[in-house]
Amino acid sequence: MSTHKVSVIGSGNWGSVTAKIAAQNAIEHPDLFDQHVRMWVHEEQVNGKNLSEIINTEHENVKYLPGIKLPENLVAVTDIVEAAKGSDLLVFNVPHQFLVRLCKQLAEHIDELKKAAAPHPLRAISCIKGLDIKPEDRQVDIPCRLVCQHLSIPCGVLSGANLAPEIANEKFSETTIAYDEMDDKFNVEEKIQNDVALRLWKKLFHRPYFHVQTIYDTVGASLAGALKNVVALASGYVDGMNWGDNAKAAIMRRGLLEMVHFANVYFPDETSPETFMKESCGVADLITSCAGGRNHRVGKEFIIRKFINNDPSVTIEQVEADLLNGQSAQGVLTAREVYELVALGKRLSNFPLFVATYEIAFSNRDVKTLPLLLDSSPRGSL
Ligand SMILES: NC(=O)c1ccc[n+]([C@@H]2O[C@H](COP(=O)([O-])OP(=O)(O)OC[C@H]3O[C@@H](n4cnc5c(N)ncnc54)[C@H](O)[C@@H]3O)[C@@H](O)[C@H]2O)c1
Ligand SMILES: O=P(O)(O)OC[C@H](O)CO
Repeated sequence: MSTHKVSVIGSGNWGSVTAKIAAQNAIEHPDLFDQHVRMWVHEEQVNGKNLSEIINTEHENVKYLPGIKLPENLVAVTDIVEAAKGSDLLVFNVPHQFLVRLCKQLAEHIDELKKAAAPHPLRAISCIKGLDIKPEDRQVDIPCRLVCQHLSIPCGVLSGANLAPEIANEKFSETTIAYDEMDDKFNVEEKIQNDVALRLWKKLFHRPYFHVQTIYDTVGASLAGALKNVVALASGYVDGMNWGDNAKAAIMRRGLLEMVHFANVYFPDETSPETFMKESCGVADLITSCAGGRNHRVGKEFIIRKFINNDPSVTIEQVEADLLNGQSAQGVLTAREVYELVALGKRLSNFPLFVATYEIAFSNRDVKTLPLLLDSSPRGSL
């Protein structure tokens, strides 16, 4: 039986960590996986050198994951088609704003990519926490479905309470893999086939320090991962104001309710509430992100500069750029996208926390009005 070959599309903070995990497991399971894992790098210059060359010679992503040794069987490739060709397992891990363009590049070569993956079918998984929103069409989609649509291949989701720097240092955490190859109700044979694929993904990612649980609910896993980034921004606001832990718990509770409500409104009957309440990709991810992720840091620093240090000119994008050195806090973009979607759909009053988070970041709303906004909305009694 020929082995499975893996390519990770993306080499940011989390992209590099998932590539490290896959490369470690490729070595651990030589019967299952090809020994080389490739990682597509969006090329850039770091101290006068190509980042891809630094990764391939020093085995460290000095820009996006400094201080972490990457396995030597992980190879950086800058041409996306070359990076994917010959692999049957594609791991998409880029900030969501870049996904469609990359899918289109791959779609131009999809027949040769499928041929080169043989004898295995080409499969994908998305580690992306974001949404594809077209407010003017009142449409919202999830990253794994974009991959399915553009490439005509199945695509699942890996998402969990996964702050990349902790996992890079091999500290214990859990994650959720959601995979539903049939994208519909299973008959018994299809279920077996889907579960074979699920087990394969689990083998690729499960580590002693990174425990994988598997589910079928790709929609719930995607929505929870994207929307918790907005709640994490708001929890940063709370810490910026030094309002304390009770206030933060209130934000998390309200946030979770709005996440589930969003799923019910825009993806009716397509998600399970259990995904939000029981899985790592649900409430656990919300908690860790509100405690210490990049979105939380950006939200907190924005509030300190604007309201504590009284700098009315500060923008949240500027804070993101100042703090993250090229990394992306996806909640900044998602807060805007979600706001535009619910505003055009005349649903603002259904999402008071999402709306307040957006208005504080982008519309000059005073952060001190946040409790009042929550209290006075029709959903305030929730
Ligand atoms: N970092 C985390 O802790 C973490 C954990 C779980 C999930 N995620 C999610 O994983 C996804 C990827 O995040 P990340 O942390 O790997 O990335 P990141 O925030 O470190 O983003 C930077 C990456 O974007 C690339 N990039 C910049 N401009 C580009 C362009 N024009 N086209 C293509 N790529 C470009 C950079 O080269 C770099 O690889 C996101 O959806 C994020 O929410 C992140
Ligand atoms: O650092 P953040 O805010 O992008 O969050 C990272 C992960 O999504 C946490 O699970």
